Amino acid sequence: MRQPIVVMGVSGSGKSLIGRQLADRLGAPFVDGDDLHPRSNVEKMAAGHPLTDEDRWPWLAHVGARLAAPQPPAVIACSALKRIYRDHIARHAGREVAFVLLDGPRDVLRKRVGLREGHFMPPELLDSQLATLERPASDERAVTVDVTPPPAEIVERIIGALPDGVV
Ligand SMILES: Nc1ncnc2c1ncn2[C@@H]1O[C@H](COP(=O)(O)OP(=O)(O)O)[C@@H](O)[C@H]1O
Ligand SMILES: O=C(O)[C@H](O)[C@@H](O)[C@H](O)[C@H](O)COP(=O)(O)O
Repeated sequence: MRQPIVVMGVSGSGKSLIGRQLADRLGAPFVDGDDLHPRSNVEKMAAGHPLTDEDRWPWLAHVGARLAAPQPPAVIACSALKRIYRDHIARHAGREVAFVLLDGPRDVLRKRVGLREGHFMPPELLDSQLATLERPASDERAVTVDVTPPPAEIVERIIGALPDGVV
């Protein structure tokens, strides 16, 4: 069976857009981790406060649990900023999970996070997200893709970079 892919990165990196397009390209379902937050987390972020680890654990467990389902989505978007978060997701998934980090220069991210309309997360939290981000280490099942190119190109680069057995 195909392994689920977690499209990760900070606010504005394109997780929702690229994650959905990647899933469409693979002809398989997509889930946005933003839709799995408890209401308390959404309210906290909307008020301009970054989440703490305590806020994040149940959400990350929920993300992992979706990947443990008999018919998991092919792609899930989740910031998964720290290694312990990624490990938590994989543990709850109970199967091999591949991570794709969408990475790019701060000015590109800042511009894009400002483009989003109606999102609960204020653009001002970008710097806190960048400070929290631990880019995947070489021993993680992860690839990194630059977010500067157009979306269709990013999707093809992801497919080309993923290890065998994922897609
Ligand atoms: N490669 C890209 N080129 C141009 N615009 C992009 C690209 N990736 C994302 N965007 C735009 O940037 C904004 C942030 O993308 P989004 O998918 O919401 O990021 P995230 O889910 O990581 O916060 C959206 O308006 C989206 O359409
Ligand atoms: O795209 C974004 O704006 C963020 O990724 C956001 O949607 C995400 O759900 C929260 O950031 C979760 O909290 P942390 O990223 O702080 O763990």
